[in-house]
Amino acid sequence: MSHRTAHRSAILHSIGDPREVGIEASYEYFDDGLLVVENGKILAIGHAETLLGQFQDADLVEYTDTLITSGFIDTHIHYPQVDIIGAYGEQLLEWLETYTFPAERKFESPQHASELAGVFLKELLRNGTTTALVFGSVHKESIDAFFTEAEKLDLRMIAGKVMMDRNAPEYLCDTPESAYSDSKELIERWHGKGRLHYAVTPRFAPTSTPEQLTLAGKLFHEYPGLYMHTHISENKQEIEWVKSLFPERKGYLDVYDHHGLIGERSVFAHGVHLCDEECQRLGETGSAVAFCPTSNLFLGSGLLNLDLLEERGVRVGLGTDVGAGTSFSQLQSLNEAYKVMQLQGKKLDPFKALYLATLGGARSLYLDDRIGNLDPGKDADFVVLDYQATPLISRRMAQASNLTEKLFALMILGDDRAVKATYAAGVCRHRK
Ligand SMILES: O=c1[nH]c(=O)c2nc[nH]c2[nH]1
Ligand SMILES: [Zn+2]
Repeated sequence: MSHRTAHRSAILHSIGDPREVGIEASYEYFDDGLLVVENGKILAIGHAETLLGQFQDADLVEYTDTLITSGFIDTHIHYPQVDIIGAYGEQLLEWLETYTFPAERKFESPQHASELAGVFLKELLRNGTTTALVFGSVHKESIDAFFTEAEKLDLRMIAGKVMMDRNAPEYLCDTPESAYSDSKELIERWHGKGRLHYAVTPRFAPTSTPEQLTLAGKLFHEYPGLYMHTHISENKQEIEWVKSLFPERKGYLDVYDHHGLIGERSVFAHGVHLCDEECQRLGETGSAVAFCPTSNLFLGSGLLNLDLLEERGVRVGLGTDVGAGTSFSQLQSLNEAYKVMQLQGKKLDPFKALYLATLGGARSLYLDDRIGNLDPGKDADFVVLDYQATPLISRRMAQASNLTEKLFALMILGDDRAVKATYAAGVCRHRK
């Protein structure tokens, strides 16, 4: 007989976008809930009172003063940048030259890549993140190391080797042909293996020649289910640079559009300075934007116009963008996202925030049939959050009179300390 586990706790998950269905219909909550897991998938979710009798054969795990929700989804992060998190003083282009490229150079060593892949995945899990869309370095070995570690943990992960053939130090440059053939080799080896997916990953328009972008676009359409992952319109100097490098194109997005790099499963990090027409184009093509608040504030890039993107039908997920981002914790991303909205005279409702960190991310990645909430049949990727994580959180919870207040306080005060346990495919991969 197959093995069943039942997790008893308060349970909350996102079931719709508050923008489309309203706040109340956007979530499901069980004050004393039960989550039943079998063979790495969710078998049932509901009130403990109703389900306990039905699943008497299951091993029961009981939590108190906790909230179970689905694993967080990080739609934009760089694994080679773990060691430069919190690097002082620069905005995007100088930050890349001063800190980022030297850090990525170290990934020419497979041992270093392997060590950092392990550290990185452990840090994601410590923070309750179970799926991420991940930049490697230019070295194909960086992605072999990453997927090797992710496979051991049976995680749903998406990653790709960086393509860059100009405007970067020579030691980090590939060529259009080698980028194409190395990426293809990685796709053949890893894409669709277990829960792993490949993303064609041109770094950003300035570091690829038109020849490289053409081959990236060709590759993107050669295999079903591939992703395209890049950066766009993060910084004003960067945007001017793109205009000067591609004077024949209408704007930044048009560079990618022209080379066949937009559409379903294309994810663009940042998008802080996109114009209305570009948002429209992203929306009509089914592309997604990764909202990276900690990074956008840390590098002084700007404030994302979330409403404009969503009004134009763009899918939006939440990204930490470590190492420009300052935390692996999606709770901390939401803390900063709330402030980004405040600075624009807008509010980020806690249930909308939960949506962005979970189901919204899954929709951005076209994986909402498998992850993003706790519906039966989906992967059993979930997190147990601790209402007593710190003395201050504990005090704040005692004052909170309803779920909305508790959820909001967790987002503002919580981080890795608030993650009591993280489960991937039903297996506990982190416990505090
Ligand atoms: O935040 C960022 N991090 C990067 O590594 C990068 N490369 C291009 N543009 C970028 N933005
Ligand atoms: Zn980035």
